[in-house]
Amino acid sequence: MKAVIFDLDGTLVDSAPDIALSMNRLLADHGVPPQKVSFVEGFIGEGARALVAKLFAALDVKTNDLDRDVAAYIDYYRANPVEASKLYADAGPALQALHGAGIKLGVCTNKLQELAEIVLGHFGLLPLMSVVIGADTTPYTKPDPRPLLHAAEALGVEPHEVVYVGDTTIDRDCATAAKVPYRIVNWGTGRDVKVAEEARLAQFADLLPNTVAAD
Ligand SMILES: O=C(O)COP(=O)(O)O
Ligand SMILES: [Mg+2]
Repeated sequence: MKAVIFDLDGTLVDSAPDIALSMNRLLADHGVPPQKVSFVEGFIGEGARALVAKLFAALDVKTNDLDRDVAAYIDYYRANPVEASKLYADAGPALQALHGAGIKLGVCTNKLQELAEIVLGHFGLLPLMSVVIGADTTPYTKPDPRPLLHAAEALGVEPHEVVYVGDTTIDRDCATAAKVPYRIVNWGTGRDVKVAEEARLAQFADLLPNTVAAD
């Protein structure tokens, strides 16, 4: 394993509280009462447009301008991206250790690149990342394999030399299509994803070379 590429929301950062806050502001604009973080969390992972469209469908919110609603949601989120978000588990020390061990690190997320960089910067992880691929960095978004392949290429490694770490079936399907080995985190929405036991990740430290013989 020469590189680890991470998903962001639900994997490195528990961003659901801030995403729910922004979504609830948008719902308020439509006269809809606020929703619980745990409900909103289930719709995160396919990018802002899918989040708004799927939540509106689930709550039976009618809109005649989805583009405007997506833009409003992004504006709300941009205004408060890290009010209540938290790094998961041992992300800070483990990523520092991976970086120190010469493993290249990157992020491949369906969040807009600019917002991903703001969140990573807030938690001190941005300087560790050699590449950040967001929803708008390439013409494609996960589960299309191309954003992940683009990230590997930017790191100068072959797909099989990477481990992709994510929290949703979208991440699993993206990695499978890209022929990139993957791990699904054992927290947040990751717990609900069906994967083989060896593809589970209990803590980031398990990615460190001396603790992962198989890689
Ligand atoms: O913003 C989203 O919907 C998902 O972002 P992620 O790809 O980092 O999970
Ligand atoms: Mg995610």
